[in-house]
Amino acid sequence: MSRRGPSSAASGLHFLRSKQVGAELVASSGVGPNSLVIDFSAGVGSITTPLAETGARVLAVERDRGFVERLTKKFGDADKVRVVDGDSRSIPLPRRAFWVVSSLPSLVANDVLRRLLNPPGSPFAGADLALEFGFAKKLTATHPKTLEVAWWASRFDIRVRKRLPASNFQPQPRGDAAHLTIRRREGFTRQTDRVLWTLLHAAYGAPERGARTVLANSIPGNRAKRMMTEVGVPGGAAAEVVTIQQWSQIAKVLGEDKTLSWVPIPKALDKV
Ligand SMILES: C[S@+](CC[C@H](N)C(=O)[O-])C[C@H]1O[C@@H](n2cnc3c(N)ncnc32)[C@H](O)[C@@H]1O
Repeated sequence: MSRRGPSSAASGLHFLRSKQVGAELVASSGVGPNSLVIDFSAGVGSITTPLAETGARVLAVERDRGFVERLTKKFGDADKVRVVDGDSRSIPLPRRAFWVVSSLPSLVANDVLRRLLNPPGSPFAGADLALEFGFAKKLTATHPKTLEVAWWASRFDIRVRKRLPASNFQPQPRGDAAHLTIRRREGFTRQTDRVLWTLLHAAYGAPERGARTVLANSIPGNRAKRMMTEVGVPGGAAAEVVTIQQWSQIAKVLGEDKTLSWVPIPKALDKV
C-alpha cells in the first residue's frame, strides 16, 4: 500500500468511519471561512471533507502515496484544500494562526503534539483531535507524570470532550479513543512562560521537596510561603502536590513583577 510505511493493519492505523464523529470534531473546533486548519495524517479524508465544507483553508497532510492520490482526486477542484505530500512529524508549520482537526495515529500523536505545544509563542491556536483514550487521560491528568505534559497542560486547557467507542474506527482498535480539545489558556506571555518553565523544571526535578522550598529558589522565602498559601497549597506540601492550575497562577503573578528576572526557555523547545 505504501511507499514509505507498512500496511494500515501492521502499523496500527485505525480509520475513522463515523461521519458523525468527524462532523463533531469539526463543529467543536469552530473553524470557519477565515480559518487555516491542518488535518494531520488525512487518510481518505474523513475529516478533511467536513473541514472543507466549513469554507476553511485546509492543509491535508498525508505521507502514503496511495492516499495522497486519492485525496488529490477528491479535493483537486477544491480551491481551499491543499493536499500536502509529507510527514506530519516534519512538514513546515504555518507562520500564521492555525487550527488542527485530526484523527491522529498513535505512532505520530506524541510527536505532533510536541510540535504544537512545546514552542512558546507559536501561532498554533487550538485543536480537536481523535486519539487513543489512554493517551488522552495522560494529557489531562491533574498531576501530569512528566515535565513535558505539565508544560503543555499549564499553558493549554486540554480536555476529554467525549469518549469515542472503538467501533467508530476501522479496523477496530483494542481500546476506545477520545475526542480531545486543546485551547490556549488566557493571560500567558513570554515572561509568564519563562516563569512557568523555571518553576515546573524545578518542581519536576525534585518532586518530593517542599513546594515552598522549590519556589524559594526563585523568590525570597517569605514571599514563597505567602504565595503558596494564596493559591491554596498547604504548608509542608511536596512540589508534586501542587496542581498545574496552581503553578500557572503563581507564574502569572510573578510574570508581572518586573523586578524579577528569569532564565530564557531552552531553545530546544522552539524546534518544530
Ligand atoms: C489513523 S490516520 C487517520 C486518517 C483519517 N483522518 C481517518 O480517520 O480516516 C491514518 C492515516 O495516517 C497516515 N499517516 C501515518 N503516519 C503518518 C505520518 N507520519 N505523516 C503523515 N501521514 C501519516 C497513514 O498513511 C493513514 O492514511
